[in-house]
Amino acid sequence: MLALDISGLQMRFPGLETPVLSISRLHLPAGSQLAVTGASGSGKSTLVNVVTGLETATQGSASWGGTDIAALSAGRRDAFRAAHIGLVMQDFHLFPGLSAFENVVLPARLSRRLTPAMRERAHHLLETTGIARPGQPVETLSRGEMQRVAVARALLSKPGVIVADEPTASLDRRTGEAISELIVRLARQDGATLVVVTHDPALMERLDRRIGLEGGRIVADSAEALAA
Ligand SMILES: Nc1ncnc2c1ncn2[C@@H]1O[C@H](COP(=O)(O)OP(=O)(O)OP(=O)(O)O)[C@@H](O)[C@H]1O
Repeated sequence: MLALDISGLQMRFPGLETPVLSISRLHLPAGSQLAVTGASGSGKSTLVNVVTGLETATQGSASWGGTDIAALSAGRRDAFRAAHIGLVMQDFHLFPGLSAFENVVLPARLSRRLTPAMRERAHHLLETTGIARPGQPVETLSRGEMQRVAVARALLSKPGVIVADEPTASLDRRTGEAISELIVRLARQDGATLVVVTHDPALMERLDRRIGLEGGRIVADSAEALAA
């Protein structure tokens, strides 16, 4: 588990007068859970991309356990992400031509970390997420099933950090609740720090803290509301 520390973070794009993300300070203790909410275009995905090192901020730092992910070389950044961050992105990034199971174990296989225990955990995660046919080619799955495969893949190596961008967006209420329960339970069980972008009130309810973004800034923070 790793704490997140954001300091003086800004993300600007050419041609835009104001930054799309501007967070002066945010501390998330190791093992805690954060929901990020906000209207479309408020900067939620940009925040996810910056804290996972998929995009480099124009200014400031985002550190996990003292490692500023933006300050790492591209190779080290990818290695850091692979070792510590389980990611569920909006567009899943699954590999067509491979089965659901093969997709779940692919990152571990590529980094030569795949063990028999992990293969067993992959089967268990797919079963728990409700994927009845793990051998099914991933491109033939429904969007909601793909989302569940992406969640199973993110959780496979018990990462110290789990970052999920709208992990229940394609799911009906019941499946969404089951997936929310699974992500939060496994994060707690494995002591992972959890950051979830979501509009889903049932998922928000399960998390320790909520921040709201507007125009790239934090305009609401349940931790501050509690402290006030
Ligand atoms: N590469 C880019 N170039 C220019 N503007 C960008 C770029 N990426 C994001 N933006 C802008 O930054 C703002 C924040 O986008 P972001 O995707 O973070 O919002 P969001 O809150 O995740 O929205 P949604 O809920 O619709 O996914 C938007 O106005 C978007 O148009």
